[in-house]
Amino acid sequence: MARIGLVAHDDKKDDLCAWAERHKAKLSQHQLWGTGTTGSRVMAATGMTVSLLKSGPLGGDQQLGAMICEGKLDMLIFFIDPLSAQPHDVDVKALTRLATLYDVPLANNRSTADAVLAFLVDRTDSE
Ligand SMILES: O=C(CO)COP(=O)(O)O
Repeated sequence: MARIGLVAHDDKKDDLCAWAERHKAKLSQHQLWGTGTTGSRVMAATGMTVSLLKSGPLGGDQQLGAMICEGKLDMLIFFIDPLSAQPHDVDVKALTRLATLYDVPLANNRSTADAVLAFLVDRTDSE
């Protein structure tokens, strides 16, 4: 069972909920973690259980970063809004930097998320 982080900026939350609903059969076999608002939205939209961290601007991105440092997150689905400024941009950068540093599969849009999830399933099957 993999530990998967789910995060989306406000204008991307609908997209992430739709993506999670589409992949519910696979995702529900794993342990899901989400920043506060995103995780709540995914739970409401899909009925899956998501362990909630703080809201992103209040430290949730940093909590996910800490999980990565501690080897407690296997994949990060982070739908970033490239058209809006974020008040906590430094936290967003820190999180994506740590995912890169620790070689955690990171998806910033739907197509990549599809690929990353397929990769995870393949990897789990071959173990
Ligand atoms: O801001 C976020 C990611 O940078 C997401 O936080 P929320 O899920 O609490 O909106």
